[in-house]
Amino acid sequence: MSDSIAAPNGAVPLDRIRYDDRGLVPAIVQDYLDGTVLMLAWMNRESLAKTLETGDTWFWSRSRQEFWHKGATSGHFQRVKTIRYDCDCDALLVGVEQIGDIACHLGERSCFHRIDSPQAGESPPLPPPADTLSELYAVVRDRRERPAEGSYTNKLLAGGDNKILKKIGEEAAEVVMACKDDDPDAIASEVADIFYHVLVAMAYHRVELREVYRKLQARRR
Ligand SMILES: N=c1c2ncn([C@@H]3O[C@H](COP(=O)(O)OP(=O)(O)OP(=O)(O)O)[C@@H](O)[C@H]3O)c2ncn1[C@@H]1O[C@H](COP(=O)(O)O)[C@@H](O)[C@H]1O
Repeated sequence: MSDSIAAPNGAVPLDRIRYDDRGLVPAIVQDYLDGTVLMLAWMNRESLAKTLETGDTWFWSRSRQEFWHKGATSGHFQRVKTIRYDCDCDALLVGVEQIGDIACHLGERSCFHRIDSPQAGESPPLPPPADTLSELYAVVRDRRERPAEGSYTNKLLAGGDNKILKKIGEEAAEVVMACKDDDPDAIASEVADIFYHVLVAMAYHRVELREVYRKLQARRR
């Protein structure tokens, strides 16, 4: 459970945060659109205050013992969208918009490497985003770029709009029927089908899923 750090009356509960004996609190930085975990860094009370004041991320560098304004040297700033603290107030979750689409320590979109794969230790250029839909979209886009033997996605893409849109129509009707039947499991299954087919249509027309997320975020009230 986490709470937003900016209280409704504008008062910021900086003193509610539990800093450790070095005066630091860990801040996990996430892409605000798809939840990709970008980095873990540390803030102290002052850097958190600067972050809240400026809307950019400010950390405390443990190695240099000084403030670290993310992006100040590279131009790849992180614009803060939300800051949350967890229920025991000793960790921060910072949702950011990446300026320049590069935001981690080393200049990748996200610098987390898998340790559970044969390529462990190697640097994947674009680690999969955190949410299932984004991950699936990455696979669909990859099929478009590098067609795979026996791929259903490639069959759809090869058929173009005629094939893809026909499937979307069919799947939409199946969602309707599942809802009419009030069958939660069937609804989930049919919605999964339509999500997938819509992603194929988007890949075919080269629309980024992040742009859909951006529209949804812009409508948040
Ligand atoms: N999520 C899906 C997914 N959801 C649904 N489908 C396919 O969509 C079709 C659903 O349509 P229907 O229920 O009408 O079944 P159908 O009658 O066989 O369909 P038709 O081929 O006759 O049109 C089925 O063939 C499903 O297998 C999917 N196919 C693929 N994926 C994902 O896409 C990724 C890439 O798949 P490939 O391109 O096949 O490698 C996979 O790893 C999956 O994660």
